[in-house]
Amino acid sequence: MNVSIVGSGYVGTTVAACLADLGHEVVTIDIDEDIVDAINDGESPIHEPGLDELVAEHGGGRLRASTDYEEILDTELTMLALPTPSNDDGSIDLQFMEAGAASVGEALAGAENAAADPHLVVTKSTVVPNTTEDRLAPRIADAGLERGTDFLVASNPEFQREGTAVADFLNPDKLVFGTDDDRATELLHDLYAPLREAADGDVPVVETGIAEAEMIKYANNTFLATKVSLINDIGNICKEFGVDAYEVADAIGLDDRIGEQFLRSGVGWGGSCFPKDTDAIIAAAREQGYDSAVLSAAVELNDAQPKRLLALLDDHVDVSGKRVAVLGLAFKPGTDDIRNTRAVPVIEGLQERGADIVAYDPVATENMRERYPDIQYADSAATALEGASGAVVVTDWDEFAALDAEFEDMADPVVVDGRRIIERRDGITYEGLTW
Ligand SMILES: NC(=O)C1=CN([C@@H]2O[C@H](COP(=O)(O)OP(=O)(O)OC[C@H]3O[C@@H](n4cnc5c(N)ncnc54)[C@H](O)[C@@H]3O)[C@@H](O)[C@H]2O)C=CC1
Ligand SMILES: O=C(O)[C@H]1O[C@H](OP(=O)(O)OP(=O)(O)OC[C@H]2O[C@@H](n3ccc(=O)[nH]c3=O)[C@H](O)[C@@H]2O)[C@H](O)[C@@H](O)[C@@H]1O
Repeated sequence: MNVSIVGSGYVGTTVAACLADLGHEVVTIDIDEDIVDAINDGESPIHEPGLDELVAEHGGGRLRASTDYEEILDTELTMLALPTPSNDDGSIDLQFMEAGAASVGEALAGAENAAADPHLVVTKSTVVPNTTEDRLAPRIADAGLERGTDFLVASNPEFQREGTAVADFLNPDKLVFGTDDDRATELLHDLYAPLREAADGDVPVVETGIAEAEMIKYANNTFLATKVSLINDIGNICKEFGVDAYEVADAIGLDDRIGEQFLRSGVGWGGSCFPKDTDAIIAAAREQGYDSAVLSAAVELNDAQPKRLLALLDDHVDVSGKRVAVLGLAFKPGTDDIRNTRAVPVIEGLQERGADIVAYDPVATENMRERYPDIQYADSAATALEGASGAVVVTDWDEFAALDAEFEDMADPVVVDGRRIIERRDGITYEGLTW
């Protein structure tokens, strides 16, 4: 199939490279010329395991990039993988989606020979229920197009995680096709047929309505975010009793009804999606007159975890004027993404305390340096720890588990672990956030 993807960021590039690898001809359209050039040169514009290889193999070939929306005319289907950030009040900001939808409409309207089949425009981005229907289809139609004849719309939310995006896309737990038209459903089946054939096991397809598909994405993300907040809540209780929350989590995870995943308690959830999506659906529901008590509590608890981490550090050392190591800046291991990382409230809390911060991350340092140019950055965990009067662990990078003699070089070996990655040992004062 010939496929176009508007927006070549984390999702757009991963989906495009994987679809090209599965045999489709794919073009991504982005306003950022550096991204476009990188892809055409066979270089991945983002850090994501496995993506370099796919872009190197297909970039400039079955995978192309362009700044020109006219490219969609040679394709049967266009996915919108544009940002859906938050407004100041937490509600969803649809400006990028609406601009993209309008550009798609203009390009389709400019076609010299109207295509025999209507072009399918698929919402890949995470949007609140009814966005495709009420906000995007009308923007496409604004160019003088008729829905049903000139174009169709659908929702096909994405469930990949950063750090494992390629593997997740190629072996999803489910595919969700939200449509109101048989032809749209058929095109989505054609698109994913090679993936379902190549996947390790059966990939269930959920055929549903467009708004239901949009809501499934929010239900998925907020359920998982709330699960982590719940285990953090339980973990905080465990800590009060001197009980190891990880032993408790391992045991309850054996109950199939609970499941073993997303039970790692600690400094909380960050990233480009859990925080913004939770805020967006809370705001959207409130606009309809419903206040979600559980989701609001999940956010509140998440905001409190970095404060609890710093309070544990305060119990052992007054960090004012002292060197403090921050280990891990990315919102999770395997990515250089710092969007909504828990490192931000931790760094800001340490700054308020007057600490002399030295931070280290294996891949996210440059991103963080742009945001906080005034703190120090070490090129290894060992250098960050040298002479430090305290260390806080924010990201569970594997390499932190191997730290050992490095703690001996600390001025005051107090380690507060927000991710259960460092073993308790003699010679350091160790505090786990929930254990
Ligand atoms: N990051 C992730 O792992 C996941 C993200 N999502 C959702 O996917 C959507 C996209 O997220 P990301 O890929 O992380 O965003 P991103 O910010 O990494 O990428 C968006 C891209 O769109 C481009 N862009 C902006 N305006 C444009 C326009 N008018 N025309 C063409 N290109 C334009 C930007 O230059 C950027 O490259 C969001 O709704 C997000 O919630 C869903 C699942 C996973
Ligand atoms: O919509 C999205 O963008 C994506 O959001 C999450 O993926 P992602 O944010 O990449 O990463 P996760 O692995 O879900 O982790 C999110 C946060 O929760 C934290 N977390 C996760 C699991 C856990 O047990 N404990 C915990 O604190 C992580 O450290 C991280 O900060 C979802 O897992 C994906 O399914 C979804 O597609």
